[in-house]
Amino acid sequence: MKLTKEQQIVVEKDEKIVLVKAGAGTGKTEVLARKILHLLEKNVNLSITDFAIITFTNKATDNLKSRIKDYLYSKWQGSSGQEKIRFRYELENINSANISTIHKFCKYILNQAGPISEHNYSYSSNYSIKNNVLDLTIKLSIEEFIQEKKNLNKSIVTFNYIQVYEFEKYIKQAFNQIKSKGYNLEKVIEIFPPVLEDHRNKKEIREEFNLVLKKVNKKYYNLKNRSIDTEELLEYTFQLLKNNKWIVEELQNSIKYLFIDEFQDTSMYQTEIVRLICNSNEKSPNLFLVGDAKQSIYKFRGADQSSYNKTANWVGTIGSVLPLNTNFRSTPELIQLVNVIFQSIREKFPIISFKPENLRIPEFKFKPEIDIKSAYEWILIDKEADYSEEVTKYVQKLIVEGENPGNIAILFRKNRSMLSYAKKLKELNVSYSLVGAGDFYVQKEVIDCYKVLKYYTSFKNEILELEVLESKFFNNNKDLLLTFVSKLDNQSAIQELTPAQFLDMLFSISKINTIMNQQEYANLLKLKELVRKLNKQENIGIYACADWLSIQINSNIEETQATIVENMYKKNEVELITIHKAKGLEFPIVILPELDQPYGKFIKNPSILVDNKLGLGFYYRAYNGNYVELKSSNYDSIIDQYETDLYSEELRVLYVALTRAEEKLVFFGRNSCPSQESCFQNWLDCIKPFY
Ligand SMILES: Nc1ncnc2c1ncn2[C@@H]1O[C@H](COP(=O)(O)OP(=O)(O)OP(=O)(O)O)[C@@H](O)[C@H]1O
Repeated sequence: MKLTKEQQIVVEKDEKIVLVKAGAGTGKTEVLARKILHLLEKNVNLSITDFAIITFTNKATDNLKSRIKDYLYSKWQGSSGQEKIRFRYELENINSANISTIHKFCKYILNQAGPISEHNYSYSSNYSIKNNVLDLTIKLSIEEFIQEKKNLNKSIVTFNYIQVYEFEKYIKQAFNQIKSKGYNLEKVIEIFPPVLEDHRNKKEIREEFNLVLKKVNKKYYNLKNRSIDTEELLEYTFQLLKNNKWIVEELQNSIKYLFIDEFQDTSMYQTEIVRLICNSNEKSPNLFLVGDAKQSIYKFRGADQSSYNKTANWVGTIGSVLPLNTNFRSTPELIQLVNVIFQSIREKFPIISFKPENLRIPEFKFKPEIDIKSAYEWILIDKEADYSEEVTKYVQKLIVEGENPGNIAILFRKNRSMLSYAKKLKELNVSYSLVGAGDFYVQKEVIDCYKVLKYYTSFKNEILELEVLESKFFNNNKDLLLTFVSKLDNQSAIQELTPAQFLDMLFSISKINTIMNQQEYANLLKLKELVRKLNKQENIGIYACADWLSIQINSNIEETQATIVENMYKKNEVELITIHKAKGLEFPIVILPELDQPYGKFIKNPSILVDNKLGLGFYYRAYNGNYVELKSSNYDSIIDQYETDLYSEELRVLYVALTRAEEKLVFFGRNSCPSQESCFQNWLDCIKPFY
């Protein structure tokens, strides 16, 4: 593929700090990959291992790795002598190259730093990541708070209005919001909330909330004891770099270029980490950022537009900000369609800050007449009809008509509904892959493992025995079950058998690898790996493992099935993926289902909101005989801002979804969708269904 002049300028720009600020499908990732190749070509002393390349998701990492691999491969093929040897090394190096998500990059930094004690944290390279410490801290803090009140013979006013579990939930929301935004908890508490509207117990409620929040803050770090959870990894890495110049210097010695894709979803801490490393002194690495503010869709996880804008300004003063304007991904009809949609939204909702400029059609694709109708299809289903049924039938029809399943992606706003589509596709015999959600824990082979664990760890009874016999492991062979049980009984200390060893014995005695298909067996190996990790972190035996697995199975925990090598390269599967995970990817046909779903339903009017200037706002709603509403007076002011942000964020989500398609968009909505509903179907109403 030949780069355009505009892209070539970006690739060849010889400047220490560069930001490529460009729209969807304009080749940001492409120029990033080409820049890497260009640098390697230009400088024989450089290796891919001198680079750190940060992407947003693991899937994007794989995607970028394979682009770079392809280029290195063709370079190797087309060269000879020393150069050929060099590119062969680079091809080998790519697997150990520092290409990863920001979280993995932070772990890399921590590992480089070695064991270190910092205020609030103590870190050693074998730290564990624990995710339930906050829940536990909140529970303990509330228990302590209740006990203290009891000792003083005082009642707790809050609990007259809301239940303890709701209170726990609100405390957690407040704590997470304050932390993820990097606010100072004591300061936020000071201004929170100024008054409670029309409420006689306002003072007590405020004090009780603050007291528990303070307790949580204090206890949290003590309890964590040598563990960092994923959310804090960035904050900690930032602190570490800020307080230890030598770590920054070591990084600067080992990294010559830092590349970051999808920089628009940067968080405050990520920006600060980058700025500490690339502090533009002589030794600091070159920095190459690509981003598109219109595709910033991770606000809920701390993505922060102001950090992105700040960085853009910073780059503007000491480096270069370069644009790319032409969209290479989509057909002219599709590009025009996306432009028409956003033009109409801009006119209809002038208050919304999201105003993407038009995408440009490449010259070589230019046509005098463009009919956008060929780029989309609307399918409006009846009020009672089932989306998963209608969408999967449509997919099947496309395939029967000759479409390759690998060209089709169904993009979801929420991953909750993905599983029902997967089930339907399975029934229709259409192969698919699920990304970012998964039905791992409801696979028969996983449930069968649970049955065997349960049978062995509880009092034996006939029903359990029958269940186990019917499992794939024993296939109604009672002798085999007896052999398994007696082998286990011969183990001198069953309690000491780790869950992974238990599963190993089960797999080997039942010779399950000869019976199961590749995917099923890969799932079993994945389960073994999961329980091994769990055992390492929490030292659980097989009894606790049985309980843990039962919770996973019964509480709809999402986990993707194991990836089998063949699957990784198979391109003939319909892809089921959330819009968020699809960022950076592209598919010929994109289906967007459930467009009438009001997106504000779950996120509108959240119970807790944090604003740096207005403090903590809350809105308790509970029913305990009477309907109770408690609202802090600052809540309405915070929510106004929040709503504008919410709409803009949702529009960016829609923008990402629409710009994933190369040839065609298929919209599924309902013919009964109320016109005042805030949903994608109504945002899209400028392009009418046609028949
Ligand atoms: N000069 C070019 N000529 C032809 N095709 C190109 C050119 N540049 C990029 N492309 C193709 O356009 C598509 C989009 O490129 P890429 O994924 O790099 O865009 P992006 O800006 O990162 O997109 P997004 O931000 O929407 O994820 C890819 O299929 C890429 O191969």
